[in-house]
Amino acid sequence: MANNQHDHISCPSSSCIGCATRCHRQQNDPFSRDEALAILFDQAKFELAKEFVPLNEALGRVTSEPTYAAFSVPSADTAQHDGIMVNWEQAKKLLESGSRVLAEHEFCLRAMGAVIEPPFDTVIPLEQVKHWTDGRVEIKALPAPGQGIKGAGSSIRGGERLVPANYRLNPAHLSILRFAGVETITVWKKPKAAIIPVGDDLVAPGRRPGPGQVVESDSILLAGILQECGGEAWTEPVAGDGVDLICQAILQVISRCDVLILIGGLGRSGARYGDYTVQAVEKLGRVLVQGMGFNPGGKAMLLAEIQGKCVVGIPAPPHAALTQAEQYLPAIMERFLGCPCYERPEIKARLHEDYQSGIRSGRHAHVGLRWTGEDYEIVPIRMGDTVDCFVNATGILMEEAEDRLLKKGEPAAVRLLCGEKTLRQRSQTGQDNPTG
Ligand SMILES: Nc1nc2c(c(=O)[nH]1)N[C@H]1C(S)=C(S)[C@@H](COP(=O)(O)OP(=O)(O)OC[C@H]3O[C@@H](n4cnc5c(N)ncnc54)[C@H](O)[C@@H]3O)O[C@H]1N2
Ligand code: MOO
Repeated sequence: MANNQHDHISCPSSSCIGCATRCHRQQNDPFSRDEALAILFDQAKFELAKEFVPLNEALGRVTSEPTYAAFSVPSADTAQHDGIMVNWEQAKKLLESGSRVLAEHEFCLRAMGAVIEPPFDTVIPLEQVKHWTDGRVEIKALPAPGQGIKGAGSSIRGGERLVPANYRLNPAHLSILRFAGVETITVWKKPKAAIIPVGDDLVAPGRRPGPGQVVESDSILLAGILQECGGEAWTEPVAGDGVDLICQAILQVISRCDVLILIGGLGRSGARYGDYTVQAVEKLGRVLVQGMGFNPGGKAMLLAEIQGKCVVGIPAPPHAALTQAEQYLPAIMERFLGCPCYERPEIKARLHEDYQSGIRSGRHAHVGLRWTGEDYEIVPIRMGDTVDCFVNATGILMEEAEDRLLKKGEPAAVRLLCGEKTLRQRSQTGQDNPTG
């Protein structure tokens, strides 16, 4: 659990806990991502209702309770393969008498899945049987008694647990559920995430921005990440710069969502420089932490609570939004849904050249990875709001240490943004190093 009893030095806000903006701890020793999240998880509500969904609509949903088989499969003893059913004792006697030939009434020919018919109790696979033209069969070998039979309930027992609680349903899960008679399943309702972009400088998608304006493009990124994690996300109209305007926008939606995402207006210089989001949040709820982790954007990141709802302030410059959203939004969705939602494996790769980590709190840098034939090499790319960062990057260099020079050839942790197939393909086409 994070230490939220840190020293407040001339902190003017009586409501805040982490108090990033102003207090000593956050100025000099920012909370790590995990400390910040621990405070949020402790202070906001992360509860979801349950709902029933038909299996056909359940892909990607997360189970809220274990599911049990409605019946046994198979429901009776059946043949495990195509072959002939025989009575083992009878067949054994025949072999002992020196014959290998069964008359038509001493066996029956059945396909895999056929119900075993007494007195037959063993199935000899087709491969061990020679058919005579007069209808009789010759058996090459006799298996052990009871062989070739799939016992009732041997695949699934009626009442057996199929999928546990807090599993994200994949196609294999859906198939076994259907196989065992489950057609409706109880899942967590999707966490509802409302997104409010903040800023007078934002123009609507599809329009060409004038000087000092940009197209509002962060919300489609955040909504996408939230949806990939199993949430339901939508974007509210842009809130103008002003405490009351932001408060109004928040109050419009806070009762309808589980998570509120605010984009921008988080600058540390506050209202004097046109940033009002923190003030608006303080007016309606509590700032829990601001300014944590690593850059880009760490200084501005905000975690708060309004009416018990989890509120996240994401820094607005697109590359900062990209980095911080990846760090915080999946973790929050995972907290709601109780299962991993967004898995990005980490590997060790070697640096292609010297690299300077971020000053003060480390940096998570988008990078390319090049396959050398033996291992992956980290290739720097153009950072910031660039095509390299948003399209060509295949990994994120997770450098937490402050102000450190990483030497060429040194191994470093990289979080992969794609799978091995994509990595190899891009290495071949050289797309991993578009600037080089
Ligand atoms: N004096 C200082 N100023 C700033 C500092 C600092 O340390 N000292 N840090 C800078 C950094 S770094 C960041 S990150 C930003 C965080 O600011 P905000 O989150 O408050 O971002 P805004 O001021 O609202 O907007 C910044 C910029 O981002 C673009 N933008 C805004 N909204 C969107 C959107 N929805 N979609 C796409 N792009 C968006 C827009 O170009 C804004 O100009 O603080 C810095 N300042
Ligand atoms: O956080 Mo800013 O976008 O560090 O560079």
